[in-house]
Amino acid sequence: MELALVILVLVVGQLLLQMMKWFYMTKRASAKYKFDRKIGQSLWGLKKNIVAKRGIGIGEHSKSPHGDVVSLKDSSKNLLVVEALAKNEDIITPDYIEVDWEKKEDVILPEYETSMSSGVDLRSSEDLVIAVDSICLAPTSIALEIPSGFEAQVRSRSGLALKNGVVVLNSPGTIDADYRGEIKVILKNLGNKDFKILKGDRIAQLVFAPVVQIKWDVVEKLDNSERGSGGFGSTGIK
Ligand SMILES: O=c1ccn([C@H]2C[C@H](O)[C@@H](COP(=O)(O)OP(=O)(O)OP(=O)(O)O)O2)c(=O)[nH]1
Repeated sequence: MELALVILVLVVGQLLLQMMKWFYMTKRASAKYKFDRKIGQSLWGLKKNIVAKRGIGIGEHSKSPHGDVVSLKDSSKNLLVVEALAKNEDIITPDYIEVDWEKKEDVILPEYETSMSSGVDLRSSEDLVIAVDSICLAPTSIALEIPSGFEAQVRSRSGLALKNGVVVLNSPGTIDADYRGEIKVILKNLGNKDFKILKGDRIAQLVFAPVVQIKWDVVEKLDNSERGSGGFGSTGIK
């Protein structure tokens, strides 16, 4: 009888504790909890920036001694992230997405230069010269399989732009998730000297980002807004 009473007290105590936890969860924590349930895997207590902290690179998570890194390669999971973004929910940003890279002899896998870099640097796979005022298509010998729900953006490197006037002409260039061809960089020399590129030089950067596709909703009239049709400097400079 006494034992039953002790067990009952313990069970009720545990129940109360859980309820208190629920009650005091922050908005972010409860979003995190909801997300855990959606993907059917617990992210609770996992540190952010797992990749940077463990010093493992993209696509190398199998090397993680913890084995608890969440893979968002499964497109249904990626869609959940995108869905949550579209609904403006407070979601946990995945620490990384897995991107398949077709291995090629002699090609260096683009890496993040620092632990919090936004982009990986793309290297030219050929020696090239871009004459003043001309455009060139630089090959990288890199082909990727980006998970659905994401894209990659080819952007200029600020150093090349500032010191040499060499920019990515279509920045940000769009690499679609279903593109399997070689990533190429459209460079323009806006400087006043011909620009020499050697094979292996870092010529641009690739930033991965979530994308949301739309569905058109045809209406008679758009809702009014504070801005209305004002744009192109309508709010002035000062
Ligand atoms: O700077 C870039 C831009 C694009 N691409 C590749 C990947 C991308 O998925 C594909 C198509 O790009 P985009 O849609 O910008 O080109 P488009 O001119 O609209 O061509 P397409 O008719 O093939 O879509 O070309 C690059 O390699 N580098």
